Amino acid sequence: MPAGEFDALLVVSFGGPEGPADVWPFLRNVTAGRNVPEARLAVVAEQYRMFGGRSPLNDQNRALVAALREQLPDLPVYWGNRNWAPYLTDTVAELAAAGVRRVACFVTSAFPSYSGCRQYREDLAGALAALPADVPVPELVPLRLFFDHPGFVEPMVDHSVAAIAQLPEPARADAPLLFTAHSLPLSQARASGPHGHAYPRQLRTVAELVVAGVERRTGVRHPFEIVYCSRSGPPSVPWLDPDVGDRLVELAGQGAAGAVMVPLGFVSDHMEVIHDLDVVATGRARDHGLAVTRASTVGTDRRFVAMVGELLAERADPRAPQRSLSAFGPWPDVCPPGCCQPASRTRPGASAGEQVGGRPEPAILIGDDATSSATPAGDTRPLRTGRGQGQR
Ligand SMILES: CC1=C(CCC(=O)O)c2cc3nc(cc4[nH]c(cc5[nH]c(cc1n2)c(C)c5CCC(=O)O)c(CCC(=O)O)c4C)C(CCC(=O)O)=C3C
Ligand SMILES: [Fe+2]
Repeated sequence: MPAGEFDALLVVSFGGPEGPADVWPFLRNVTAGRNVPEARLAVVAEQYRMFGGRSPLNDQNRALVAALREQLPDLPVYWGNRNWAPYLTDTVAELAAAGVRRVACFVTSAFPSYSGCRQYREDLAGALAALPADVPVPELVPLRLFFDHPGFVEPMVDHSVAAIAQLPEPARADAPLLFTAHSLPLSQARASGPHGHAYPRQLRTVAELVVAGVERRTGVRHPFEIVYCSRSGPPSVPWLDPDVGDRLVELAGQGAAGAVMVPLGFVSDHMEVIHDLDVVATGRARDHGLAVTRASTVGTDRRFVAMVGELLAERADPRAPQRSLSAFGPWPDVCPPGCCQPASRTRPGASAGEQVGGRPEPAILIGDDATSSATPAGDTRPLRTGRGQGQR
């Protein structure tokens, strides 16, 4: 296998419960070691119960995997989650046992944050560290974040145009577009990206791209704003706001006739979308006489599926073009030092030369301090710092 090529693709996602008995164990997995009040978990458990205890997320990932297998017929496509079966540790063990050596990892999260980026890289590092000692350690190569890739932005333009068209005629032309994303504790939002604040800034930048795309299609430049959903954590901890529902109620109070929610921060219509937006926020808007529609997420749009193939090809071949629509430019392949590292999440254990299971923790995954854990003690050079690196 020539340097740079991949012999498998791994889809890395969040995971969701698939039946009532899964809900509590899933919630415990998600919030292990986190400051989420028990009362909040009970509310969320009840939300899952409303939907039969089953999140649509895993089926949506199965559909994505199926579409990727069609897109990339020569490449085995694996799938693993952080919080529910198939767990990343099991999938990585499976692909390692199958002799896979170099794996491109596609994380189903577009924007940088601890939860959406760095934590997945830590999960991958953990999965490698958990491999039995007699199994060859595969190289796991996360593909870059895709927030400003046309394969993500263009379907969101189409879906926004469609959602605007679903509003009653008189509400359409000046309807604000409310771009929604998962709220984060302010500490996480501040620490996102290499210089901080990347999460809210990139949401705004990509929202501008979508608004401009909608204008090209319809001739109307809609007002827009960034709003957040699915806040958790104790009330004493500040999170990104405004909340989408609060904002819809305010808009109604200001006499708006309609609004459109565009869930930019998610790539499939999972629980946070079909519950937090479609049930809660939509219900509150309607109670206040505001017409509201919601754009679909990218799901398995063919451009989004093709994008994964592009990200893989560009990572395998440093001469391949890297498409990106924003002034941020293509996100780096390897996260810069400190990227998405909130102070509260520093793992003192992941320092240079750390031994896990009797051998050096394999890495490349995070690109900075945790990466250096794979290098000999005292040598803090990242194993792989840029594009097109050779093999381990
Ligand atoms: C940035 C981000 C994404 C987007 C990036 C990505 O996709 O990764 C995301 C996705 C998701 N979040 C999900 C579900 C949950 N998230 C929770 C809790 C939290 N999320 C956070 C952030 C994010 N979450 C944070 C900072 C917390 C607080 C606890 C902590 O610091 O970690 C909780 C606990 C209960 C609650 O408090 O809500 C649940 C149940 C599901 C599955 C939906 C389904 O089942 O269909 C998905 C895709
Ligand atoms: Fe979440």
